[in-house]
Amino acid sequence: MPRPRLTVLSGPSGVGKSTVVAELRRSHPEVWLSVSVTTRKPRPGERHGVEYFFAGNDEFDELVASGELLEWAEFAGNRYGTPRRPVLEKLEAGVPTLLEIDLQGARQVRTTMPDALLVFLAPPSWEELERRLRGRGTEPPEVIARRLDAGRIELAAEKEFDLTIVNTSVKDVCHRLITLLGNSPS
Ligand SMILES: Nc1ncnc2c1ncn2[C@@H]1O[C@H](COP(=O)(O)OP(=O)(O)OP(=O)(O)O)[C@@H](O)[C@H]1O
Ligand SMILES: Nc1nc2c(ncn2[C@@H]2O[C@H](COP(=O)(O)O)[C@@H](O)[C@H]2O)c(=O)[nH]1
Repeated sequence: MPRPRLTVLSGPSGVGKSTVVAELRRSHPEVWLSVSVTTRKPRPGERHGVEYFFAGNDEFDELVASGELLEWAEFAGNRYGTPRRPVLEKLEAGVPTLLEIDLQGARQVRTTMPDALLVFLAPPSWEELERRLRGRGTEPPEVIARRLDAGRIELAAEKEFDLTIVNTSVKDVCHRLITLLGNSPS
């Protein structure tokens, strides 16, 4: 069986990456979605081991020092990283594999795994991105401002990605991703 390509989904904070990933989990359980480690505190409803592995700073330091992360980055005051071993095991087993990570992480994957497909999720407009991020209601205004600053940088890097999908409809984005991952849409 040919080894499937690793697919990376990135895009500015609030564009809808987690929403797309949650819909994919529901509709396409055959796709494996990497669970990242983060030092961020859980949002209401987030479960350890499902949305993230929540870790303290010391634990995160150890993961970095022992080389257990495929990539990692600091984003808006917290650290996030992809556990290396499960990704390599899933790819080796022929399972379609998706990472949802920020621009800095995508750049690292581009360097270490040049065969990976890098997908940029873009908002229909800047105004809509702001509306989604503020409307989510999970961060205080100063954190939203940091995330929007990072979002400007992420949008300016769109050309580094292999392709862009505009998130107008979550279902359409999932359909497109499933086609890219090599599965039949449902
Ligand atoms: N296609 C869409 N149309 C309208 N609203 C959307 C769409 N996709 C996502 N949203 C909404 O936008 C908000 C932000 O979505 P989400 O949390 O998935 O973004 P994100 O890219 O994962 O953000 P972050 O990087 O900060 O985690 C949520 O309230 C979500 O319901
Ligand atoms: N480089 C990495 N970025 C990651 C990873 N997991 C998530 N993220 C990105 O962080 C921001 C913020 O996420 P949030 O859940 O706090 O809103 C967002 O862009 C995620 O895509 C990771 O393992 N590595």
